[in-house]
Amino acid sequence: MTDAEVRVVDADQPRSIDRSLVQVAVGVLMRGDDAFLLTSRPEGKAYAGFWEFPGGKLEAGETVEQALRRELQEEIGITIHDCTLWKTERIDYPHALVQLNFCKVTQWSGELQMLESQSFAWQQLPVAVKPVLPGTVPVLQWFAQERAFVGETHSV
Ligand SMILES: Nc1nc2c([nH]c(=O)n2[C@H]2C[C@H](O)[C@@H](COP(=O)(O)OP(=O)(O)OP(=O)(O)O)O2)c(=O)[nH]1
Repeated sequence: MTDAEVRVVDADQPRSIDRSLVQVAVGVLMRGDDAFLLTSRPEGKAYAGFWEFPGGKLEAGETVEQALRRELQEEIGITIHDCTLWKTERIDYPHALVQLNFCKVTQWSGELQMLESQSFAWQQLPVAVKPVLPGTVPVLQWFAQERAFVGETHSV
């Protein structure tokens, strides 16, 4: 899928009136052992209880990196030290039309704290937690592709 394409989720559900594109900064925190951090969506949000990568919507004037730094401080109490844009994806949800800007993060400081009463889980493939948010599922496929490719080059 290219950036311009939009994936429609829950097409049978009514749509919110505002269909302007909402930019979202999403943090793919990677540990040295290749585990990645998933958190559950808090009560009161659309798709509450679904698993996702931590992050949130950009505020006016923010870059993706600035928004991600703020969101991860607010949600999980850490300060990120790097942020590499990895992939983008557009999803048409019933509640909003979003552009997800997935950034890999390998360095941060502070201990994880779930400041919005979420749950968290360090995961490897295949993930053990479910359900995973529809917009987040492709990331697991990108991981699988990336790791299969690394496996190939290592075996040559
Ligand atoms: N953080 C995050 N959001 C995701 C992922 N996958 C995915 O489709 N989304 C969508 C769900 C939401 O429509 C949007 C994020 O918005 P949000 O409502 O969670 O963001 P926020 O924390 O700024 O929310 P708010 O309380 O300020 O309204 O992106 C993901 O892996 N992580």
